[in-house]
Amino acid sequence: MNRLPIDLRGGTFYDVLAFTARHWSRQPTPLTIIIMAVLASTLADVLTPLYSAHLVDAVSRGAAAEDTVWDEAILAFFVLVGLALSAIVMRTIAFLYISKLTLKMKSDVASDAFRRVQRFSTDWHLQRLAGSTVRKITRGMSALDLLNDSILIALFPSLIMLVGSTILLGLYWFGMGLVIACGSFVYVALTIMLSLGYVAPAASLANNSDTRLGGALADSISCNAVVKSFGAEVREEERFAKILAKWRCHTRRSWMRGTINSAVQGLTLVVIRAAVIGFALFLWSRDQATPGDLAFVLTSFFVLYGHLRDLGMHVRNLQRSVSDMEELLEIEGQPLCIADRPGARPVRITTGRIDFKNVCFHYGNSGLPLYSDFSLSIKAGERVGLVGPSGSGKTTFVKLVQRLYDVNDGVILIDGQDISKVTQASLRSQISIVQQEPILFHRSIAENIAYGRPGAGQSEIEEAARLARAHEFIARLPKGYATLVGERGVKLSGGERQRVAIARAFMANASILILDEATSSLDSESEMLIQAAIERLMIGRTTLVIAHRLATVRALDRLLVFDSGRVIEEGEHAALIRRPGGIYRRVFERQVLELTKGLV
Ligand SMILES: Nc1ncnc2c1ncn2[C@@H]1O[C@H](COP(=O)(O)OP(=O)(O)OP(=O)(O)O)[C@@H](O)[C@H]1O
Repeated sequence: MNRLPIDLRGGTFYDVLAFTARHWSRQPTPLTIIIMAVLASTLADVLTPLYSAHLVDAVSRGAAAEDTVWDEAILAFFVLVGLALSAIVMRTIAFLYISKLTLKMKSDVASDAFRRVQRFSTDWHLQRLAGSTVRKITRGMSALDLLNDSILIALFPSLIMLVGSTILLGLYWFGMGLVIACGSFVYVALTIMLSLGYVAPAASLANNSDTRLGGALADSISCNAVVKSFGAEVREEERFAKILAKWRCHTRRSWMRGTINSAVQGLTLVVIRAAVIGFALFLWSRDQATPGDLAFVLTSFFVLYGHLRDLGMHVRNLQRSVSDMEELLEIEGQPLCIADRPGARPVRITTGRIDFKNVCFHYGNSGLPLYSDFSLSIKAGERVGLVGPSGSGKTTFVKLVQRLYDVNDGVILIDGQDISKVTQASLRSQISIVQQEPILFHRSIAENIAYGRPGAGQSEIEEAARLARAHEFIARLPKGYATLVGERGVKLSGGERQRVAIARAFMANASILILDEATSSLDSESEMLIQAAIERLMIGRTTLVIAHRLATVRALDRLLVFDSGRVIEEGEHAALIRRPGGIYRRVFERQVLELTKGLV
């Protein structure tokens, strides 16, 4: 991948800072307290050299010089102790409040990102690895610590110190103030240029590799069953080693640039240091400076020097945290693709009539339309079977009903309401779907079933499980309904997963029911048992059943035979099998033949 151009990096930097400022503005009180406390503690640091100079001047005049010398020395002593104490108290207050600010920001950022990721379109999720997305969010969250500390506790006081000390020095000795101001300016400009233009692009590349590494790890680990079944562990390790090598190369380059950056900063500081000490000695040699003056200048400079040295580190930390947050911000900035329109209202599905009117649709990355000027009506409560060859558009049809994709033209109505104008959550919560490969949460079986109706009691859950013929196998599990099902439900067999998903659909009690090869993983005996339950579930609901096995759909009210995004035959099973030369008839005859061959 190419390096990002510098102007884009600048944009990213600005975007991250704007994002951070937006989050700060949500917490004005802690932010004000932090700023005030940091200002006060920095002021104490700025004033310290001034009172050190008073002390040195008083001491160098000798104890017996005047009566006031001792009082001046004592006063300077107490002021110095007081300044040190107040700096510690103020810094502690700043730390306490920055913890509060950062923790709240972290939880806000995590919940905003989660909220957004959940609402991204199906396509968005299909194009990304879950592991990479998780890595982007967690890395961004961790970076917030460093970002807040770098700006509020480190850079902000350092800059005040820099400006304050330079002004104070300038007032004391104009020439010295000028030398330090020029030196500091060159140092800060160099630090920012190197960090943004030299280190940041490499860090960004290293982060991309890190995200890819996370995605690759999650992909291989989640497909471990496939890896095992092909005995492909070594192959996967080799693949991972290649990704690791790239990650190592990019990360090494990023670290190298960081090291070179800090060496250049260190050298610049040595030059400034030599100039300041040399200039002070020059003034002293010409009797233009007292020991107190020298003490003031050198103490001021060394405090400033510490801040300048740290400034380099803080800018590097800031750049690192900005790079780490870059990908999190991408999540913020990406469009949802399928979004609720402003003012969208919940859909009210009462009868479940579905109308496709002149629908045109193609998947984003495919130029060829799948549906062109497609019109179809499904009556309220009708039970419709969707059949046809693989890739003919059956699953896409039900995805469009759920508005997982927006149509390119035309309109889809449910009970007369345009589904593109209603809220997505209200639409999908009134459509139950059981998929061929149902996905379950790694939660208890009871929680998975109750997902269709939050707050359902144990008796309702068991009732749904009984209807779906799942109760028997659940009761046999050591922990029964409290059994955890493993990631995506992997600890259950395909048939068991389908029965839990059917129970979940029973619970949802939605007006529209979609069964996408919902019983394909069941043995014929279980399918027969469940079929009765499913038939009960269909009563009073508009039902769309996708099936390759025609036995599953033959009893339905109407069958739609799909081919390349068109309905080429439709009617009842009995009528379709009588149609001479019909596709449905041909498929039916082939399936009957296969069945009889199996019996022989
Ligand atoms: N997310 C996607 N992006 C691009 N093309 C897709 C996407 N999903 C499906 N397609 C394509 O759209 C066409 C219709 O797919 P669809 O899943 O609707 O077929 P289907 O009839 O349900 O097939 P099957 O019976 O095998 O499940 C296919 O050519 C498929 O490759």
